Amino acid sequence: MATLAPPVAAIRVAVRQALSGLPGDGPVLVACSGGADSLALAAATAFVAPRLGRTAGLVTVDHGLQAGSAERADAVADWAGRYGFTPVEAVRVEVTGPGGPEAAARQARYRALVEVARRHTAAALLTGHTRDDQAETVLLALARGAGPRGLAAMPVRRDLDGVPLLRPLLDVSREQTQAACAVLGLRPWADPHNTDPSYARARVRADVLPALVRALGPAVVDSLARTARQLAADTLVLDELAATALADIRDAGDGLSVTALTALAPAVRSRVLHAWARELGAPAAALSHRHVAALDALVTAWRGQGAVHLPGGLRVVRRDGRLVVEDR
Ligand SMILES: Nc1ncnc2c1ncn2[C@@H]1O[C@H](COP(=O)(O)OP(=O)(O)OP(=O)(O)O)[C@@H](O)[C@H]1O
Repeated sequence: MATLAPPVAAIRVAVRQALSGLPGDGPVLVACSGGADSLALAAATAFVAPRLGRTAGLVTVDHGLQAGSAERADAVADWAGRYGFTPVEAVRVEVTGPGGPEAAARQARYRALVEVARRHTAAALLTGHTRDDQAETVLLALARGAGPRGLAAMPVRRDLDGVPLLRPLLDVSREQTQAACAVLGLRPWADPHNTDPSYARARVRADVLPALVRALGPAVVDSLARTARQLAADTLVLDELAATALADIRDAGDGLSVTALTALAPAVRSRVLHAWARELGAPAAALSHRHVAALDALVTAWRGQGAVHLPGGLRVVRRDGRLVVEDR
């Protein structure tokens, strides 16, 4: 038997680990742009899934943002059909909405991926995010002053509107995915967005991370990813403490008791206030640390100030020793 090139083997091992013990008997669906990361992921999934008694499907999204994007999607779908994936889908999405084209494209893409995954009752959706993507995400989070939740970056597994989203390659480097594609004779598509300096992530990828590697050595990429793992573990504990505290405080009547909130550690209290605002209907994307800080000031720096305005048209006031939502 031919010896497996190490990158190919490493990626297969990572995919096998992610898929082992996955509940449900639907297909696993690879989200594939045609780039090296998701192409290497797709090839490994096509190999591993049948050995675990599963079918591997593939979905590629055409954002319609670049000339030739439809042809790229068709080429990926053609390749997937020949490679034995089933089902195979190329989905065209309309990219509109707030937050700039990058955020709007991501939103439209995930909506489409979830829709396809549900339609095929997929056991999971797989993306090709690598350790380098994770390190870039940590640097971007640091640069915008994120807290532990932001620095925890991307989880290996999360729920995406009821569909399990898996990222099997978070411990695999981009160099390995590129090497695997070369060994397997796959020709990845080079996304022009990845080198477009108008995107912050592209600048981090092209300039910031390579500069850190030159200055501090190649281990820095793994170190940044390790920071994310450690903060993910800590964030989980803090979130659980906050969920318990919120449930206790909520049980004690309408709104939240200022006395009970004051007794909490600041790191737990800010999470309680964030979770409460979400429960009230404030959209997550619009809820910022400034809103949470303003709610916190109603608790800890009360000088008779007026209402705190939250996204979603909510007004929170402090009345009779409680934080309550004021009727509009
Ligand atoms: N157009 C797309 N269609 C389907 N899945 C996509 C598409 N774009 C991105 N993805 C999924 O999201 C992951 C992350 O994409 P992103 O463009 O942020 O990173 P990347 O490192 O350039 O990945 P790749 O090399 O696979 O393009 C991809 O690996 C892929 O699984």
